[in-house]
Amino acid sequence: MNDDRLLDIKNLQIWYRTYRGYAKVVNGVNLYVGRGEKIGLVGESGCGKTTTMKSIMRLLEKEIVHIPDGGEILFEGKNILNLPEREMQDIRRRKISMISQSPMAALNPVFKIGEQMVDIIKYSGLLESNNKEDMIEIARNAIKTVMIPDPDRILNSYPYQLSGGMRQRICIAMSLMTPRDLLIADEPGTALDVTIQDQIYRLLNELVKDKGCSLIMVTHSLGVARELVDRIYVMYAGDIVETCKTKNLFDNPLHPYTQGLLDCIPRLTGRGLSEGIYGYIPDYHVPTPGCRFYPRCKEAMEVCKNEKPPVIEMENEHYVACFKYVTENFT
Ligand SMILES: Nc1ncnc2c1ncn2[C@@H]1O[C@H](COP(=O)(O)OP(=O)(O)OP(=O)(O)O)[C@@H](O)[C@H]1O
Repeated sequence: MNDDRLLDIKNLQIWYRTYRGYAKVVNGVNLYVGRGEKIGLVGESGCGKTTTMKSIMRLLEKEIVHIPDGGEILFEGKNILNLPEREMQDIRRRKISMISQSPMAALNPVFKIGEQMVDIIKYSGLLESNNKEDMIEIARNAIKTVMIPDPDRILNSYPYQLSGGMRQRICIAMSLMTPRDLLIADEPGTALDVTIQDQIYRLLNELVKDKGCSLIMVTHSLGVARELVDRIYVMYAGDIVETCKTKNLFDNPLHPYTQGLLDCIPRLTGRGLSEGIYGYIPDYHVPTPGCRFYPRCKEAMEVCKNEKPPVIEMENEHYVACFKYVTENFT
């Protein structure tokens, strides 16, 4: 194992069982996160980002999910896919936490915030004694770190009594209240308006830096990823199509899908709305044997239709999966 890699996903495939057969969503993903590193997973809606992240937490419903043999999710060198449930619970309690897109769905509506926070502290095993006052003090401090005034009122509130932005801050506080090695933030700004989104991203960035944990930021937006992460993975329809250091992606985007995504970032140059990327994510029940972006790609060639593109290192640690570069480099 590479010791710098806290998480190392290798050739992961995930299929959903549906009434139409298998939806073959995640298509052999390779992705790693170093200790203390911040990475971004970027791609449009439906490309499999949440599915991949839930598999790390082992939160996918067993009854409807099939993970073909050959894939691995190594966390500190152990394959999460094979761990006994007890060890997995320990990882969820102490090592990895996840902030979901919807804070309302993440919080239990029938318990006060204080009760939910105390529960997390209790089960994390952070304190030797189960002294409730000590736990409340930790919760109070966690609320202060996410910059919500009057923590005692918050502790005594039910989730419905808080605004969307406050609820998402509480979820962040909960996920970083006890020490963690890895935080997965799955589009934490989605349910919020843009000014609050911005505050949430800044806050997350500062907290992750403070605590020194690794971060996977899942987002639709390359703009958000640019501000927050060291490296970016671009995902399209269950495939990682390009990955490199953040700066390289903006200086030298290689995959036609990445170029299309970059083109979708609004600019203040008065050129109006971009054309976007023509077409839709494919039907995962009938996946093409070739490049999944082929039907939407302006530069597609005959070979793209039937063969999966190889992953090519174009510059230092800048990888792209596209036949365009095979032809350029090898003919
Ligand atoms: N429980 C499920 N049963 C069947 N299909 C599912 C299930 N959950 C997700 N999918 C399908 O898997 C695909 C990927 O969904 P996923 O939520 O992982 O994408 P995403 O990239 O996170 O999208 P978004 O950004 O909108 O959250 C979609 O086609 C979705 O319909």
